[in-house]
Amino acid sequence: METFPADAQAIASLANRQQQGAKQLENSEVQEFDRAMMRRCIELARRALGKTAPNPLVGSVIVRDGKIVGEGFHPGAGQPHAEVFALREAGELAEGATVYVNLEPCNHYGRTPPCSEALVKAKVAKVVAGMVDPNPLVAGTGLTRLREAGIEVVAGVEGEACQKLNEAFVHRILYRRPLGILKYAMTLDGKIATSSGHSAWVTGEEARSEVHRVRVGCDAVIVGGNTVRLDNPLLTSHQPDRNNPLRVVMSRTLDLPKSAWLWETSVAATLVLTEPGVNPEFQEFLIAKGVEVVELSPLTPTNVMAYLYDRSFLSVLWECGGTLAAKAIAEGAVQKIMAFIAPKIVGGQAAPTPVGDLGFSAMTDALTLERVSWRAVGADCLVEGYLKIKD
Ligand SMILES: Nc1nc(O)c(N)c(N[C@@H]2O[C@H](COP(=O)(O)O)[C@@H](O)[C@H]2O)n1
Ligand SMILES: [Zn+2]
Repeated sequence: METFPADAQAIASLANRQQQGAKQLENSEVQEFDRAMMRRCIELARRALGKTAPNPLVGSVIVRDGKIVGEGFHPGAGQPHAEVFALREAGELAEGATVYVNLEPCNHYGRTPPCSEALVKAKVAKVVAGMVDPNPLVAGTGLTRLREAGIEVVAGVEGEACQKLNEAFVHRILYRRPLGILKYAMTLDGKIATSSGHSAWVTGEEARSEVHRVRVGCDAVIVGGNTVRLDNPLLTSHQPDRNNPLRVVMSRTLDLPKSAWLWETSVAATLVLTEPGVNPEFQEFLIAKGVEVVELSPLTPTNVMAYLYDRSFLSVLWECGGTLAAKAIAEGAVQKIMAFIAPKIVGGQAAPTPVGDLGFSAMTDALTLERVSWRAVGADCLVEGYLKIKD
């Protein structure tokens, strides 16, 4: 079994003391141990980043007498849940053990049978969950079932980190749409390119690598035709063996170059969204290259997000230019902003900015982000925050 780097020392010493049984652990130590185990669940869950849609990211750890006896994570929809993998690894040692899991165990027959029943059958003594499952088919009933079977239940350990891990899953369940994330890179004077359209590169290597990591966790990345014409992007995660999002191009005209990295579908899949009957010849060219083409009427961010919801997606990354970004924001297709800011000034009246016209005239109209955070990424700064969700 793998050892865990993050909390290795703290866990080892607590587990040692627990095993020796010399002294009961203090309450605060138990809580610290529980938190460390939950962070391990999150670490395990992240191994399936970008691969679980429409299911959540879930990891599970089983501890008996202060020792980890089983671990598992959910690899993807249709496959067993994290708890089942952990129970399989623990075998008979699950009896009387504590099960840690970052999401409430399910209590329904979906693609797989209920984990609550598997835990009851395994005679575990305690379940520590990171958060309640917002899925109406579960919604607290998993925890209730366990309590009714005499299993001790604790919920909310590392709750904030667990909510953050599955923010896209929660959004999808609550709003019946994928979580829309708008990512852009701009200079300190708010430009995403020079007046001539040159943009390689606004930010440094570390920020660009961070974007690649963000792509691993997304099910789709969307650009408009202009980005394909100007930047010829690859839009992959650049990480072997990790998820590549579906690369989506929105184009009303299909006035796109025949030579573009996005048409090389052996690297990653590409979907071109257009309107009915547009440029059949170019559609045929794309299909011959292995690109999927779908006609939507009308081709709007709202319809695109509804379509991607129906395809079971959890999260969609908007990496488009300002005009499409403004439309996506105005239509409520964006909930989260990731703005990379480079300490550079490029100037230029005509230099493009990350968000086009939103029709606001007063500063009081401005959209104010909530839950804002920022951190340095190499020489650049990443500001993240959430837009208020329109009902
Ligand atoms: N606790 C827990 N662990 C997992 O590993 C999970 N995948 C889930 N998912 C919950 O169950 C629903 C999916 O069920 P099926 O995979 O179709 O059986 C999902 O919507 C979550 O509510 N939970
Ligand atoms: Zn389950």
